[in-house]
Amino acid sequence: MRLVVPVSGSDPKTRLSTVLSPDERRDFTEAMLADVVDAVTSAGHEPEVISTAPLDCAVPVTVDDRGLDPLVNDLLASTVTDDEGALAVVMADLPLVTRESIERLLAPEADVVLAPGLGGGTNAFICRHPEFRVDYHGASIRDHRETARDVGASVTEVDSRRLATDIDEPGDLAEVLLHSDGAAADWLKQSGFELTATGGRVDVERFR
Ligand SMILES: Nc1nc2c(ncn2[C@@H]2O[C@H](COP(=O)(O)OP(=O)(O)OP(=O)(O)O)[C@@H](O)[C@H]2O)c(=O)[nH]1
Ligand SMILES: C[C@H](OP(=O)(O)O)C(=O)O
Repeated sequence: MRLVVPVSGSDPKTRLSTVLSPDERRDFTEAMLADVVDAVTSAGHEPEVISTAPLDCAVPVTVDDRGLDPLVNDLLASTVTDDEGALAVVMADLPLVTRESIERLLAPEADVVLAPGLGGGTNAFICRHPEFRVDYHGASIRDHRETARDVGASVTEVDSRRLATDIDEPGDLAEVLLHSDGAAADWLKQSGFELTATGGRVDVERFR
């Protein structure tokens, strides 16, 4: 199955601007991407990384400056042309993913398999239906369920905390330090981030 990892390589992760400089946001993006590429590779698949700008990565990176919707919809149109074609899209900001969570995503045989993100996004999907298209941002999981239904596709959802945890905001960084020992967690530790527990709530603080 064709498996694509789209990445924003130009000014990525703007919602982390309060805690990371522009260079750090790019470096952290590369670290999260490394975790995703590792998980996909160890699940026996060859990820195609498509980034808006060049990035360091263990596998080749195709540079394509299109936004997510035109990019992914074009991939769908060219890959899922009949009952045989299948496309998987896994976002690059999922540093908690493991071989097992990728295998769980790839196991169902439905026309459309959706992995919802915390906050309403669509962190990963598989499509085997020629008419399904994406419309990201906002509560995209709701839109994708509806689109799949409208085109008559069978739909399954994968209930996985690791696939659901996309790292968008400073508060999400605690999840990386709590549940991962991959490249993104290493990068955060080397950059001075540590877990803190105040008032019964776990958070991160930067000590240098
Ligand atoms: N190829 C490509 N990937 C994108 C684009 N926009 C976002 N992505 C990737 O899609 C996933 C979800 O992105 P978002 O969290 O919505 O955007 P982001 O740029 O990472 O972060 P923000 O600037 O904080 O919204 C991440 O893996 C991004 O790297 C784009 O225009 N093109
Ligand atoms: C791309 C977008 O990501 P989010 O903004 O939810 O992280 C979505 O999944 O719709």
